[in-house]
Amino acid sequence: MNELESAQAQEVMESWFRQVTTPGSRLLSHGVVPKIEPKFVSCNFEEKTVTLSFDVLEWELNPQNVIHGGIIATAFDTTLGLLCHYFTKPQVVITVSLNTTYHKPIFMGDAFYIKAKMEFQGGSLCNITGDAWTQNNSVLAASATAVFKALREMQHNPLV
Ligand SMILES: CCCCCCCCCCCCCC(=O)SCCNC(=O)CCNC(=O)[C@H](O)C(C)(C)COP(=O)(O)OP(=O)(O)OC[C@H]1O[C@@H](n2cnc3c(N)ncnc32)[C@H](O)[C@@H]1OP(=O)(O)O
Repeated sequence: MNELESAQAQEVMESWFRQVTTPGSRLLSHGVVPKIEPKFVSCNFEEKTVTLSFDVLEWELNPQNVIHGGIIATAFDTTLGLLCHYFTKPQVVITVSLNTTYHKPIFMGDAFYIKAKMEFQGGSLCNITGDAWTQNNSVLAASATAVFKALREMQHNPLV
């Protein structure tokens, strides 16, 4: 890929992520994803990465008043799954496995950033990793590794 093609691919990728994360988009129209309010931050076509941000919302707290681990897992699933979807669309993407490790608590009033990276894209399986950083990028709060499968059939996917 030459420099011009690379710049164009970057522009297309950014435009797609901005569009799917705009309020009212199909991704954000129903179900769990809009409730955690993903926001597009940046992406890099060459590196196959994307970063989304999430505010900690009151309903997401656990009884100790830190964000529930299941919410962080959902944010990882969404960010890593979306990146996978970008490189495999129009196929349906489903999560085969998602392993999350929690390093530090994230508190109400914080925002966290998830950077996902496509580590390997095979014929139907994708290995994607992610890190969650708190607001000022100073604290690594959680990490995840996931395997996604791009299904051949498209009829199950209302999103494409
Ligand atoms: C605007 C655009 C935005 C786009 C956004 C994308 C955002 C993503 C961000 C969010 C990411 C969140 C992502 C999530 O939350 S995905 C939800 C959590 N994951 C699952 O439910 C996976 C369950 N496991 C399996 O289905 C099987 O073990 C797999 C498929 C892994 C391997 O098993 P095998 O190797 O045998 O598969 P095959 O290639 O023959 O495939 C057939 C199988 O596939 C299935 N299966 C089929 N359809 C769906 C479906 N819709 N949703 C879920 N499963 C579906 C169905 O079982 C079927 O089997 P059968 O019933 O025929 O026997």
